[in-house]
Amino acid sequence: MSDQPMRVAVLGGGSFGTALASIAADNGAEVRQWMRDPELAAQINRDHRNGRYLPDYAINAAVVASIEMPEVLEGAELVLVAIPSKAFREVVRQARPYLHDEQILVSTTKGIQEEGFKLMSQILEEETGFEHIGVISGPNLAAEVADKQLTATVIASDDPQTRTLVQTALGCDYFRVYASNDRYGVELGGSLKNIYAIAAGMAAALGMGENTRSMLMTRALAEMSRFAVDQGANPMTFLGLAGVGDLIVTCSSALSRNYRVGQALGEGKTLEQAVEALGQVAEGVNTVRLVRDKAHEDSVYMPLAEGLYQVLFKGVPARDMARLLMLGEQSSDVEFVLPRKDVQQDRREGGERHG
Ligand SMILES: NC(=O)C1=CN([C@@H]2O[C@H](COP(=O)(O)OP(=O)(O)OC[C@H]3O[C@@H](n4cnc5c(N)ncnc54)[C@H](O)[C@@H]3O)[C@@H](O)[C@H]2O)C=CC1
Ligand SMILES: O=C(CO)COP(=O)(O)O
Repeated sequence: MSDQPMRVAVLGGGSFGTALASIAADNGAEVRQWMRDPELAAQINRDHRNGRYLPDYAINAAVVASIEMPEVLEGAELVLVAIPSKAFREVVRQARPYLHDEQILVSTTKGIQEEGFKLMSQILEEETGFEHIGVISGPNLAAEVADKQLTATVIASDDPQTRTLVQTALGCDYFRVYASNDRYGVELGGSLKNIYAIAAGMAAALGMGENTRSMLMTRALAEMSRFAVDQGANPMTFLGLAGVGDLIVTCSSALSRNYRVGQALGEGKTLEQAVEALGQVAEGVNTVRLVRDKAHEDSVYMPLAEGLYQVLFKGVPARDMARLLMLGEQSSDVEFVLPRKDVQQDRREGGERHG
């Protein structure tokens, strides 16, 4: 192994990109972080703070911020892309002339592209054709990571070199990096859970209790798994940090932006007001629409995604929707044990006996 420090590039000046840049620097890497705002870059270099996205936390002073893509990418062995899904492809295209195929490219973004229902690592693949591609996902609220709260994440890639390099670059005494070879499942889990975080925030604002939150999270997992199976993904991956782990944290914490959008909606704000008040990206808003449409297209039963879609985009009051969902067709708890269609059949036969 070379005794030169590893070179890491982070694309994105938001909260998660900043938190990851700081970890890599804590681990001794030479870290450059690209962002489009020159004032923010100057502030990070001068004060070692990201006043816009993570004002309360010190960033490792070795992180060098820049608005110059070539300077940031030069010599980087690992490139972390922490850009919201809407701008992800555009930024990868901007970076493309300065990337080369020995580099390891990793998305940290939990969102879906509307055209073709693409996940972000698929965009990395399409735009570069490289083989060292991965995804980081898990219960990783950026502010807690920046505060060095003990945290675990997953690096998912079918390429062992990618998994090992990311574990080396980011694993430390406050950030533990587990490996997965199911890139699609890990990435899908991270994107889907944002939907249910909005619902959980809404339920909390409406004064619903812990039983409700627990029901919501567990039924969310059932719904996510149903969707995963339909998409050809492995639902077992959702038992890990990037599935149930991330679902728990984002459905429980007002540090989650998706949860906060839900809270604002539950307090009676419109979607526009809720998103504007947040001032940051809540990927779940767009994901609800995309997943609901995909579920319709593929005939996947996703009552929570459908209900949330009706509340967000069709003006159905959240409390009315909750009541409607409670009165929906009686169903199976764990569908891998008792299939839903068997319960429907039992009920039809029971109905005939009692009818
Ligand atoms: N914040 C968190 O706790 C976590 C976020 N993530 C994911 O990471 C992704 C990035 O999130 P954050 O860093 O939190 O975002 P953020 O909302 O804090 O900041 C987004 C960053 O992207 C930049 N950006 C937006 N459009 C751009 C464009 N066209 N060109 C260049 N830069 C652009 C913004 O200027 C900003 O620096 C999201 O998809 C999110 O799901 C993942 C885990 C934790
Ligand atoms: O994904 C996250 C934590 O794991 C962050 O969630 P938000 O995007 O809702 O803030």
